[in-house]
Amino acid sequence: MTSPEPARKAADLAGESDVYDVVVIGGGPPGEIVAQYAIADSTRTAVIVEHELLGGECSYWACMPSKALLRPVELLDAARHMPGVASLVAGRTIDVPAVLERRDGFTSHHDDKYQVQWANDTGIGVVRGHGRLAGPKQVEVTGADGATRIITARHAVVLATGTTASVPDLPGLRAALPWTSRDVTNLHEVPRRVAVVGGGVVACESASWLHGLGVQELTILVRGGGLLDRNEPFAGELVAQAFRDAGVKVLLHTGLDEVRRADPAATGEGRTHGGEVTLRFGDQTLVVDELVVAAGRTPASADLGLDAVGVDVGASHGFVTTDDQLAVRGVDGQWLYAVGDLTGRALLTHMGKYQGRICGAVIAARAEGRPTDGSRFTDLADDGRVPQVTFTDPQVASVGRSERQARDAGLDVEAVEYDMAGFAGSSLLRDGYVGRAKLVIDRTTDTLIGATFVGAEVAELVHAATVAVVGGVTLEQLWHVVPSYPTMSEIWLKLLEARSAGKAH
Ligand SMILES: Cc1cc2nc3c(=O)[nH]c(=O)nc-3n(C[C@H](O)[C@H](O)[C@H](O)COP(=O)(O)OP(=O)(O)OC[C@H]3O[C@@H](n4cnc5c(N)ncnc54)[C@H](O)[C@@H]3O)c2cc1C
Ligand SMILES: NC(=O)c1ccc[n+]([C@@H]2O[C@H](COP(=O)([O-])OP(=O)(O)OC[C@H]3O[C@@H](n4cnc5c(N)ncnc54)[C@H](O)[C@@H]3O)[C@@H](O)[C@H]2O)c1
Repeated sequence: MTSPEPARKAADLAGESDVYDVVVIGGGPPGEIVAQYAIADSTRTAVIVEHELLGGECSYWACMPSKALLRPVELLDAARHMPGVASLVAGRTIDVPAVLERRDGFTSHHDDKYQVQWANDTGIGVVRGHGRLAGPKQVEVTGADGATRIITARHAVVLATGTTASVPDLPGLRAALPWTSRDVTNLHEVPRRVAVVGGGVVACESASWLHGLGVQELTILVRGGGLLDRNEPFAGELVAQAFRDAGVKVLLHTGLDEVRRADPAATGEGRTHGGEVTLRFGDQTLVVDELVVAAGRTPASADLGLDAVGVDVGASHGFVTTDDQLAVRGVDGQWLYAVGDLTGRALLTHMGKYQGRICGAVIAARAEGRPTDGSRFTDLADDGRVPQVTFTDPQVASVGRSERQARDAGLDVEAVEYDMAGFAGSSLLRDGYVGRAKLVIDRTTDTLIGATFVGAEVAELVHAATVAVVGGVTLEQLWHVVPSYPTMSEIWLKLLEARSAGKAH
């Protein structure tokens, strides 16, 4: 893509115009990308309506701060497993203020001026306020002062409002003002005793940094039978074992019944929200200094004016469903689109940005009367080709379908597993390496349809697997994809050899 046309009016960039070619509600990464792609190489205008910070949850309360908190924890753990280095860090703990300061650098201290600068430099205007649909191609914006105005879209309105943390309606829970993902990513103090509710990605990642930053008594309460249960079962088992080895309690099949906090206090984001919290589950009680709720996400569709354009999201639990060109289902005229978490397709920044690229290209093509039948105009990856890395220790990196998902989809599959500790690349990385890998193979095409790697520093392995899954690479071809020695990629050869030796099931 070449540089966008710079000839937009100052009023467009300042968000003051009443008519734009494209209006995006919600300025997270997918919203930014869709605006960029929709106007690229043209004189079209776009505006993003954002009621909080341009850059969205990912930049300030999710991906960026969480990964900034996890990296030092991972580094210290790696040092502890390396003779000659371990003695240097023995008995030492993380420098929490330094880690939090670096984290705050990654969230730009919650100042979005560089994001706004990027938007303007890209030719995109920014309007501060709450956006909602007022009718076809009409967006009503309510500013912080309560004043409203209508912005009209010539071509398209894109909904990109994301999600917020869900806090289940359990007795006493909401009244206790528990921490959500916003607090735990932006913590300013490290409570001594913490309970984390949930067994998904946010729960596992946040438990990792809470433990690393010095929480002394940490308990994870999991309603289901395992951690990270959308992955291969061994992923959650290895992560749970690592937590237990580190002294973190992982309580499975443990649903929270009641929460009590005598003095909840709205002390601010990332500060302990009052005194002790008592949790009751079954016949047990647990007293902690703070409670983190990581129980999934609620789509931000409740106050979006969807009824004004006849969209009912009741059946999709509030998610706005789209076709594979990201046009909202049930709306005529090809003017309303949705991207990112709000669609419920895959709640991941990279997938939302991918949807943004496709949706922006579709809007641009339709605005110019070009056909939209090429593959660049269709979301193919969300259908069983989604990569994800969970940055726990061990990390979990996966793409495509798990064996269970593939079998449930009626595919004729075989699967092969191998111990990640069993070759030079991983054992050189750290002493006592623990991990496991698995390939899921479609027997009818002899192609890879899923891969999972669990272990330290496996994150970068998943892109090769993604290329193989998306490219339909056969297992026969993989024999000629030679991994360098001694690297983590040797796991590919080990898996192929295990399959040849008849160890697939
Ligand atoms: C703790 C945590 C860690 C995560 N880590 C990762 C990770 O490492 N990698 C990864 O890929 N994903 C990660 N995710 C998921 C990732 O944050 C989301 O997939 C991503 O933020 C989705 O982008 P979005 O733009 O769809 O939504 P959001 O980022 O939620 O952005 C939506 C934007 O819309 C605005 N908005 C909402 N309603 C309105 C309205 N009516 N009017 C105006 N503005 C509105 C909001 O203020 C917000 O800025 C993480 C999530 C969490 C909670
Ligand atoms: N590294 C990453 O890519 C990354 C990191 C964090 C979050 N994310 C994304 O953000 C999304 C949200 O993550 P999440 O962990 O909040 O959601 P999740 O859906 O992954 O996990 C939610 C957990 O909460 C539990 N739960 C739900 N309701 C409950 C209740 N009433 N009581 C007790 N437990 C309950 C569920 O059983 C599950 O274990 C995920 O889809 C994930 O993809 C990605």
